[in-house]
Amino acid sequence: MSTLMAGAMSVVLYSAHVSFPAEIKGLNYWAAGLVSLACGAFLFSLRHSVFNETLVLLSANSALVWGVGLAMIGTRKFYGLAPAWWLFHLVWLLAMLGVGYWLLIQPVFAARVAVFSFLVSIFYINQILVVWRHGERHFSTIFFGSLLLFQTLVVLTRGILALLFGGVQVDLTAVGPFQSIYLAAGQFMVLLLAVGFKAVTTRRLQAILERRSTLDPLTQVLNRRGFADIYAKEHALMRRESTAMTMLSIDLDYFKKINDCYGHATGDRVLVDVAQVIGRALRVSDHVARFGGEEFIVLLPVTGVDWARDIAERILAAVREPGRGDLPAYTVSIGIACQTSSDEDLDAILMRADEALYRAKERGRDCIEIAPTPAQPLKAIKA
Ligand SMILES: Nc1nc2c(ncn2[C@@H]2O[C@H](COP(=O)(O)OP(=O)(O)OP(=O)(O)O)[C@@H](O)[C@H]2O)c(=O)[nH]1
Repeated sequence: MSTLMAGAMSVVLYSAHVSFPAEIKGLNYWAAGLVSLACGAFLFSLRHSVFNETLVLLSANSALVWGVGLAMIGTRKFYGLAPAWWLFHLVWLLAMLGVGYWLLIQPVFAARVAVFSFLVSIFYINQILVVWRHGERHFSTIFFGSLLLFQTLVVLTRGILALLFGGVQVDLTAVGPFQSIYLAAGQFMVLLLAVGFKAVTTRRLQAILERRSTLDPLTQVLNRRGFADIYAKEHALMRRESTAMTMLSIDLDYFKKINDCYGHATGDRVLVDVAQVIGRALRVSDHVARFGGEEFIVLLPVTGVDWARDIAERILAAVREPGRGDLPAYTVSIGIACQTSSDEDLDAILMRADEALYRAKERGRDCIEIAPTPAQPLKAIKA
């Protein structure tokens, strides 16, 4: 039963590994770990067959240690940590030495169970610490972490019972309350732990897709949708606090010529460059977006027109600076519109910023134009 469950879940996790974005790591290790666990469980079922029992038991124990160890590597990789192969190999070596000693030299079933249980629980404890330190505050993390904790307790209890009461209590082929609980937990925990790991990876996938849907893929600044969400939040804040905010409409000058002379790929690199230059000139609380084409929009919350002009001049100067790799020289024009009334909406403020930009273009480009600001009673703006 657990062989089938582990096999099925390894297929599920491997298909997720193939179809999820490459930044979600660890699924392949979990899939391999489950295959190894399935092999271990299958080998145990062969211990009374025609094969050499000692060899079968050693191989089965080895496959189980590998299985749990690979899951640990997968979890560590998922959370962006070094895989800790040294721990994987150390635990495996100690397990083989321990199991081998109490199987071949001094056959004691309880000692084999204890050494196996304590060593394997190191892999589970390692994962609990990783999830505790690096897990996102989300239900999926609590679910996965709780399963790991439960599994650790079950495995440790089996090891402790083996030490305290000898082999009978922990011999899973015998009948008894602990045997029943352990067998049931063992079967379902393989499934549940894999489901738990799938839950945290699916949550990561959701976060990545949400982030991607609000970002411009070329420049990694906000796209129109992401900007509209941010604007709505800043607009609500502005309404509550009665402050001002300012919008910059920034457009590359003669960008068509850059594309025509240097090619579209260089044009794309110029767009990435200008996004970075703008980003460096802003505060962390400011927002930059590209709605497509060669126009960028900047939202400066709690900012009046004078401070916005300083920022715009900083951007003009930074863009003019030569020597950013092999990129051709380029300039930008900037239109500024300050929003002092929360009655104005995004389209209206963008239109005023665009009108100012249009005047900057008409004035000869590489300059700044400011849209007239309707007078409003405001408090606490950064002038
Ligand atoms: N490389 C690249 N070019 C783009 C992209 N989006 C739009 N463009 C190009 O940007 C150019 C915009 O040209 P125009 O609207 O004439 O503007 P311009 O040449 O910058 O002239 P002014 O704005 O008047 O200074 C066109 O050639 C578009 O093909 C993009 O994502 N990558």
